[in-house]
Amino acid sequence: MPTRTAPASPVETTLRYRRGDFLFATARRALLAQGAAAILADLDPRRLARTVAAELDRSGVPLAVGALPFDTGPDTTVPGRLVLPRTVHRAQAEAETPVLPPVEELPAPVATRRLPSAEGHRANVRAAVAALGERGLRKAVLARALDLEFDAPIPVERIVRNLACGNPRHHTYAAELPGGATLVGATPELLLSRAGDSVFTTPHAGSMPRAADPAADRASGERLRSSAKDQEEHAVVVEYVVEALRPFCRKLDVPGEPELVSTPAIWHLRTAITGELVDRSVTALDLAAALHPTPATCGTPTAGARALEKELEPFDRGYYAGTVGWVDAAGDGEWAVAVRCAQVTQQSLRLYAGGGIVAASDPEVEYQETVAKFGTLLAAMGLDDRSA
Ligand SMILES: C=C(O[C@@H]1C=C(C(=O)O)C=C[C@H]1O)C(=O)O
Repeated sequence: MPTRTAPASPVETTLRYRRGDFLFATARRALLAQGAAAILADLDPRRLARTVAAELDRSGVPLAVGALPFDTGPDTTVPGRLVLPRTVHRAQAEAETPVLPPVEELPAPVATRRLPSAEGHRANVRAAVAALGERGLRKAVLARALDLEFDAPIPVERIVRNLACGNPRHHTYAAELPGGATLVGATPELLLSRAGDSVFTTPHAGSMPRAADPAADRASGERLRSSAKDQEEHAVVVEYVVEALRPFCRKLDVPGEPELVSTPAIWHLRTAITGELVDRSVTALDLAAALHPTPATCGTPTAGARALEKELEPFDRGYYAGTVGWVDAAGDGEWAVAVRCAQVTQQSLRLYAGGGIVAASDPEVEYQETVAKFGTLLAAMGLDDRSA
């Protein structure tokens, strides 16, 4: 099967997305995969990575695309799912191509439900702060869900287009999930990429909502940069990522301080880490399976933080806070952290948003952070944050 380097631009490639396809796109680079020559699913992501590498080798299909769920622990019931597609379109642009305006005709939900309620989330934050000390955890990540019901089929293509229009520098993604749901989102965070022996990762942790007023917005970013609580929340993630990558890399370049970055909805602290791979037989998916879940979405230590989240969150995370991306036959690939997303079924959709909890976390501030994070998806659906 040929990989077509289509003459289309990344934006045009993104616009070709139809429900059922796989999309992984910024305004500069897009990958659209259609059809399925094979679907590989496994509860164990490391074994799945080996199966995928063997299938790519055997079949001559150039790459595989898909998603790993949040919970890849020993008791998980949610499999990683990779597809060897029938057709792949890839597009690149030297400069950001002009971004199309978003589409405006989107249906309004007929019912909305928060899981848990706003007060329930604040109570969860208080419970998590207490549990951190009692259980010897440095950080947990607490999420909440927002269920929206519609009285007609959800136009996933329009939501994806709006996500791409609104977040041109970040990865807009769409992936089919077992059981027929679709995962859609736009994330700033790269779990990791591998190109030859270069490894790159951009852990994000530490967040502050954007503000409409420019001066208030800058002040919000500066508050984040100088917040000891957020610097600690971020440092925990960087330490973990460095330890997880060290066995695979002969050189790691880790900036001493995080940088302040933003999405249209939120400010973040981010550290861009580069490494040089020792063994090129270790694929991007092997590395993703080894890194995931980082403390950015799970907390640390991993097993204790995950257990606490399962106790407190009244829903299964599914593929939210998992990872989505592609790996090719040479082992190169890109895997993004599946946040700022929703799982879409025919007429209902579940959005997710969470945030890191450390000893100094404040329940109201944490709640507001999740409101801001829901903003990415809500904006793409033409809804304002009052629904959140
Ligand atoms: C968990 C989410 O985001 C993660 C948590 C962050 C934080 O706690 O500051 C920042 C970026 C993401 O790694 C989410 O968006 O739902």
